[in-house]
Amino acid sequence: MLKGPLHTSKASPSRWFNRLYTLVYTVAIFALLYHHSCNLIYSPSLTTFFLLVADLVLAFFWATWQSFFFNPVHRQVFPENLAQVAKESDYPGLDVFVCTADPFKEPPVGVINTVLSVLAYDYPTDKLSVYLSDDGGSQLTLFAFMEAAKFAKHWLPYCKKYNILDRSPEVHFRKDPSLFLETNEIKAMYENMKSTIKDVMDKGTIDVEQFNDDRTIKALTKWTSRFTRHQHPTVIEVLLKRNHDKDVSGHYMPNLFYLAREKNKAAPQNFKAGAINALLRVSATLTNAPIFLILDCDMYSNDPKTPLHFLDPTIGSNFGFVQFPQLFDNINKYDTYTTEHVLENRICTSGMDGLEGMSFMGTNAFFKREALTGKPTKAKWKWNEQNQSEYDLTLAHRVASCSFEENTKWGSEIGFRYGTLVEDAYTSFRLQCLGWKSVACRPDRPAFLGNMPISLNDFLMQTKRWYMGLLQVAISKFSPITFGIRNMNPLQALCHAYFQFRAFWCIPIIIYAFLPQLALVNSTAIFPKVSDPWFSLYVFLFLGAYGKNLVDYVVAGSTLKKWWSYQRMWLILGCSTYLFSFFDWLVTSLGMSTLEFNVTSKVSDNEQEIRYHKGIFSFGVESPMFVSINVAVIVNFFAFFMGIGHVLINNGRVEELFGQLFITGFGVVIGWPIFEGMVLRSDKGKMPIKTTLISVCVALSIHLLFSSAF
Ligand SMILES: O=c1ccn([C@@H]2O[C@H](COP(=O)(O)OP(=O)(O)O[C@H]3O[C@H](CO)[C@@H](O)[C@H](O)[C@H]3O)[C@@H](O)[C@H]2O)c(=O)[nH]1
Ligand SMILES: [Mn+2]
Repeated sequence: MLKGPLHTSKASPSRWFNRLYTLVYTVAIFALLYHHSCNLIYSPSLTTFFLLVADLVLAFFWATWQSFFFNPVHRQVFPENLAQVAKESDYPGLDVFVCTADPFKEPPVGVINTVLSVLAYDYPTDKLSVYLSDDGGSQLTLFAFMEAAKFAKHWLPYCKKYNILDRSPEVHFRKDPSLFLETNEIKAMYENMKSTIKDVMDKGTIDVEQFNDDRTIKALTKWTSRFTRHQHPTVIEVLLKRNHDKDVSGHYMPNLFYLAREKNKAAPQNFKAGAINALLRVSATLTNAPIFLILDCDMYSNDPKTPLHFLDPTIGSNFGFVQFPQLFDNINKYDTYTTEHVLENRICTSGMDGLEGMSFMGTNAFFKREALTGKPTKAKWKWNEQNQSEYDLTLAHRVASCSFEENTKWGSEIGFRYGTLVEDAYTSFRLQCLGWKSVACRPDRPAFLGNMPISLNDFLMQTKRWYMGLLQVAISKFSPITFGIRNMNPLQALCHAYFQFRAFWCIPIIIYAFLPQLALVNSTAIFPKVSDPWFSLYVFLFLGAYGKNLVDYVVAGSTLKKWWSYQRMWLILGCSTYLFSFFDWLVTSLGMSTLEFNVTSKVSDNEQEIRYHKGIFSFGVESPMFVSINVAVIVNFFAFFMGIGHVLINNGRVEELFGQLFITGFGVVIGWPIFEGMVLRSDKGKMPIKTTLISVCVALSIHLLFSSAF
């Protein structure tokens, strides 16, 4: 008999306030659209047309955003009550999939920390297997993991003996310099492993002759002269075998497998989705656990008891996965680039959880294997798990080959779905359309922590990939507003639409970043006068939107400083990422470019870190995305001073031009760090001179071009 529940979920009382707000604001939006339509009919011009288009797109995003507020839920989990319903021996098998793709962008020591943190889970070792997928097909990564497997034999018993919470060694040694009797000894081993790996990384190759054990030599000599990153046979290595390999205290270790799936230039690789599907099949031949966890190599487990959060045997049979939030331990107090994703992690999560379920965020989620391989059926904890002592790797090699997926449903109806750069959001969307449900779980102690880029360019490149990938889904036969609305809760489909169409945000942002400014330079008024009643509608809409957003930010537990960064980055992304992801989508759809997954770099230099922690932007490299941001900033600065000039010379016009002066002034304040980067800074992270000069030329041309337009 259950004494306490395993989990509870409560609808948030704030939903009533939100529904009322939505109602009032909707009326105001319709009034504005009516105002624009009248203007377009009675005084048609390109300006009135663009203002209508901008506000229509904003209204679309506002409407889809409201679906997150319809029924947010607060969920709590009580794993301490699990012992009342299940013994450890009843726990299901758990396969953990960690992906890496490039040893130079994703240094193996970081990946080792990810893997060790889950290998050391407080979970029966005979039920736990960790699989590393190496899409970089790198001998260096395999070598690093051979070293890691040796270190794990010391690390696991140490963690368990002292019940250590931080099971990523890097984090543990950073926080607790010398806590226990063995700490210094284990730390020395860790440092030693790091320096062995660093030596090999610096050299870039491995001299196989230096080894004398057959197993290592056999594994490493698979890298022949014909073996390249894009063309190589499958490599599978059993680095640790459960019920066979023991740690230094004599306890059995979990499984640790290395997999580099076959690569062939002629066969599509499908990026991470392809890697996970290969892992799904390989693991099915070896361990076939009913539950698997996906973890990116830039995350680590922050709580060894996390798997227990998934184990509610009473949960519905159509329950597909549980998503833990993506939280990061390297965010500064300003959240300069808004990499913390406060709203996505709080508002969107509880909002979608209260509808039909969370989106998958690419990492930190436990899935039921069945969700990827079949339709919702009766829940079963017991699965046809494989628990053999000898692994037959022949079948595993066969299912990891390039040709295996030919003429199968992998990528279309089975496994992670192909055809987009955001396999995560897309696959969970398709699963939800099939009837699978999911929940968001947010324990007080974060289950996982990770790293986000700390240079603007890295973040822009990353988000460009996301929004391009999302657009691929938005404009496809599986679009949430056509297919989604028919196959899932329509509000849930709107939540997906909010994300998937996000590239279109560039339309209103670019219109508002240029149109009022260029009109102001030419002294043309485009908004109602201050004394006009329509002006108060603008004031209400502006304050209502920004004010509500601020409330949401604060309710999500964030700060005013971070909210301000969010406002800045929203506009910066509008002039860069959103626009460029749209172009990327266009050229790829027209067949002029092939799809590419640009792996985010997980390496940063010291100076960059110092700048980031002071809240200073890092530009540093040349990028066309910087040009478009700079141009918007230059246009706003120039227009603001021209506007002030017009008002001073011609006093009476301040009423007419106030709206434009305000928006342009807002642009100046928001754009200040960019202006600083272009003009006032001399450090290595400043805007490259060439980028600034190109931007000035483009801004000048725009001014010349539009000087006669008004
Ligand atoms: O061909 C590839 C490309 C990437 N990866 C792995 O995928 C993960 C995510 O790549 P990363 O460069 O870190 O991308 P992010 O933008 O940080 O990732 C977010 O966005 C991706 C979709 O664009 C999702 O796959 C991720 O889970 C999500 O965290 C990493 O572990 C990579 O090693 C592969 O295994 N194979
Ligand atoms: Mn990442």
